[in-house]
Amino acid sequence: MDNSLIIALDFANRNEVEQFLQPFNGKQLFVKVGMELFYQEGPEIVHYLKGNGHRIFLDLKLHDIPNTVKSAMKGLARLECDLVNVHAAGGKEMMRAALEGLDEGTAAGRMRPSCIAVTQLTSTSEDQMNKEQLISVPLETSVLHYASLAKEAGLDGVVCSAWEAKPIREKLGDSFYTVTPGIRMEEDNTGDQKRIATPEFARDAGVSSIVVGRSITRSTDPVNSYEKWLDAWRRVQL
Ligand SMILES: O=c1ccn([C@@H]2O[C@H](COP(=O)(O)O)[C@@H](O)[C@H]2O)c(=O)[nH]1
Repeated sequence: MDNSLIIALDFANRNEVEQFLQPFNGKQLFVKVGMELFYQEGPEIVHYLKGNGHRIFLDLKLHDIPNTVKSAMKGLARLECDLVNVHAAGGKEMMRAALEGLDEGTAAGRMRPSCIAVTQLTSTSEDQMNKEQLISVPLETSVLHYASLAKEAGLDGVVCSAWEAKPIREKLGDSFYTVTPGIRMEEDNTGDQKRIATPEFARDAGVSSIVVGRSITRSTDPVNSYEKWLDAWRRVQL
């Protein structure tokens, strides 16, 4: 997981994914399959990507009662992804249930997928959180609280913005993953993201992995764009 650049494959169907991947000429990538793609293509898209040697973050952000999440995770474990996730707002009991499901569904002799919790979405601002979720503490406090719950539940890390990664590491240790979307180059469109950061900022903050979607997938030359991103991400790691 550490130091990965994860490409968010936010496409409508497998055909679009194939078109995107074709110019990479078989290069093995770390890709994220989210709701848009999974709800259309189902488990078959995971089999296809795994069959081509890609590592997979299955970003379905489970959030339901513990029993339902446990059963769903048991099924998802059979897809043998590298990383899956839940919403920390579902609570500690739900997160523990997610791990139980993963443990039960993981075949003997295989590693269970890592499981992380979404803290506050990177599209949420502090003002929105205060007014819409009626959480009246600073956003960083809420993120740290959710991260602590996730760690207590036994999860492997969290999804957060790069802005919260350093305090999370300081509080919960370096081995607790911080996977950060909302990463943008200076010249990129922000889109719907609120808590954005550059790859340089993310690296300085010590994030485990960055997630990059539209900046690469909507680029006119995705391979070149990916290389540019990798360079920026790697350069700052030296
Ligand atoms: O808090 C979160 C959790 C997940 N995401 C996902 O990451 C990518 C980001 O895509 P961009 O195009 O680079 O904005 C997307 O798939 C989200 O569903 C997130 O952005 N924030």
